[in-house]
Amino acid sequence: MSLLTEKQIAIAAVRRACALTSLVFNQLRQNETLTKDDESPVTVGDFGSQAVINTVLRHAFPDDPIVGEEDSAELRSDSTEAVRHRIVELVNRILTAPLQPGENEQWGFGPERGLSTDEVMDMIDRGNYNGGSTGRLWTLDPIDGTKGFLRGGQYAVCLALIIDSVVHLGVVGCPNLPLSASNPSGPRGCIFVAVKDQGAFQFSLDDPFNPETAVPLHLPAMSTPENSCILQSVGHTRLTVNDRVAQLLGWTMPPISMDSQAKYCSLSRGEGGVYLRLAGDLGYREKIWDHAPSAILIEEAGGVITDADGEPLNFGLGRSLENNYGIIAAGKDVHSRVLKAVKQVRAEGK
Ligand SMILES: Nc1ncnc2c1ncn2[C@@H]1O[C@H](COP(=O)(O)OS(=O)(=O)O)[C@@H](OP(=O)(O)O)[C@H]1O
Ligand SMILES: [Mg+2]
Ligand SMILES: [Mg+2]
Ligand SMILES: [Mg+2]
Repeated sequence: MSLLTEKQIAIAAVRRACALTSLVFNQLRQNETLTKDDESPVTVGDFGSQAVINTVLRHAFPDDPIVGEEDSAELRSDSTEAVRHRIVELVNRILTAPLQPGENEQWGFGPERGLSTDEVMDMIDRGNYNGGSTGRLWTLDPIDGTKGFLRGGQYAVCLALIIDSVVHLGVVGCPNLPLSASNPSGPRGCIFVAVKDQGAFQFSLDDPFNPETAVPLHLPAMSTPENSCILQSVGHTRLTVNDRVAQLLGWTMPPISMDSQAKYCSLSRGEGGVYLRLAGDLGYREKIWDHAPSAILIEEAGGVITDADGEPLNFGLGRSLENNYGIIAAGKDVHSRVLKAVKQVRAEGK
């Protein structure tokens, strides 16, 4: 399956959504953040990004269902009128901006495509699909790492195409990630793209359709304890377990704490050593949009991604990873050593 059209459209959609989130961050006003039932934040950037991407997907692939993180229920009330209008303004500004190099007006961009408020709300709600094991579906995290986004740290716009429970395409935009890890204060804004059996690549977010700028990604097959460390979440992980795993592996480099799937992206280009996530809340089920877009990136970069038992992630059981607890992603050799250490730490009852 070449999936060339899907790849180009997903890249264009994610790039436009990143333009929206960057705009929002630069102009974030008071009262543009709501709190969801689980106490997590959601901003006009999350809703706007979801509306932009779903509009483009609707245009290109009208029959494809979408499992998106956000929905418009709270936005439709009287008390959120100002937020609602701001989202509509942002979405139309982004969708109607002139075509960018590499884009095609058939993809749902262009001056005539301004949407009404109801249409924008409906586009957000095209993400309400419950998932499943057969057929095509897209999964979307319009801003992953919303807390990171709010504090000016790392966040990512993440989109994946799943066919019959298997991830075939992943596109992750990281507006705040330096293009080169060796130059952390250098230019920022990367997009990571992986297609099944076609490899994984990083591009500049400014120039994602130029194959000459593509950097192929490879996870090192082997590593030494001196140059390995854990890439971990800022909030959602059991840090005592991670510390003990590092100790068992003889890793002395301090962990890298980073919000969002930018962790997976960093790993895919050889930074750190392992993405390790054992949720603090044992009842929590990971969401497919938090991992599917990057799972294929890790695999196509030559790495392995499993749960904490070493089992493959099953993306066909609905909106959550119902059968998987914990995530370990790393190069092949590192993965098997980390898995062994995680099993030992769990046996120790940590
Ligand atoms: N309890 C619990 N346990 C584990 N994970 C949870 C939990 N609650 C939420 N989430 C999801 O974590 C996503 C953010 O992951 P990060 O690795 O960026 O975490 S953190 O921001 O560094 O804390 C975050 O994604 P976004 O909401 O898209 O930011 C959530 O989907
Ligand atoms: Mg969220
Ligand atoms: Mg997320
Ligand atoms: Mg999110």
